[in-house]
Amino acid sequence: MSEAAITLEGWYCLHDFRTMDWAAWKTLSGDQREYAINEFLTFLEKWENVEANKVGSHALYSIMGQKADFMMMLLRPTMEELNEIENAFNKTAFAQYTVKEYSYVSVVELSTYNPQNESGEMDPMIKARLFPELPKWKHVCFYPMDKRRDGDDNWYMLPMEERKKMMYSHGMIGRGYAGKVKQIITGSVGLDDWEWGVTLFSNDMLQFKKLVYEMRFDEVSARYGEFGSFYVGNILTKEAVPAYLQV
Ligand code: VOV
Repeated sequence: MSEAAITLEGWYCLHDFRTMDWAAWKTLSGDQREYAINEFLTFLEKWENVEANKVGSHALYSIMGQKADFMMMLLRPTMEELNEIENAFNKTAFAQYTVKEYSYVSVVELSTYNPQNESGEMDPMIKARLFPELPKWKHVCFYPMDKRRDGDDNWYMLPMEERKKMMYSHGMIGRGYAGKVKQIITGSVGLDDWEWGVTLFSNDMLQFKKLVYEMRFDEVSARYGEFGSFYVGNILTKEAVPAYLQV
């Protein structure tokens, strides 16, 4: 049997993708729309307080194309908190005018094939990566992925040493994008339909294309990567929400 890699887990994560039901939204009176918008803004304010107190983080992005209109990404210490937020949001008047398109449940994960800190204790850098404040960068790119388990190409049957080498090469490519792309890897084995959620942030949309393309040639992605649907979008700040919802 090959040896499982040790993983470190941080905050739980919910990616919630919604489409606006614009036709229904347009039937509301101006006052009703204002009420619903304020309800949503109150949620965002609450989330900002949580983030300021460093007990969670969130990101709101407007999504391109027909897969969804916006994505809320939430990080919290427990699954119960995420569930509470989800339920509370679904009960708002605003949520009545959204359609649930897709969601993803996972937990922030660090694999330790090539530990950067040999001492094994939780240094501040590791803590910051397990409990991250999500960047407020201009663009987001989310997709779920698996490592292949198919005949001779079975990641889970490879000896630890081989996986370690491949993950080192992966990390080196990623490091070439330092400052340009920030990645949050969330693990979802046993939690959702794919094994990982990949969430990338950048101020330059093209960097997603360049990074993902470069990684396609790297063995761990070329041979073992299987990918779900890609969702890309632009940051939607709290201040921009009223204009976004203007009809
Ligand atoms: C900014 C880009 C960037 C950087 C710096 C980066 C670095 C790193 C490091 C250092 C490590 C840990 C390796 C180890 O030695 O432990 C990882 C781990 C991981 N990654 Fe990554 N990754 C990036 C980016 C990045 C991308 C774009 C993808 C998607 C792959 C693609 O082809 O589309 C990805 C996936 C993953 C996954 C699924 C894991 C966990 C794999 C497992 O089996 O556990 N990742 N990643």
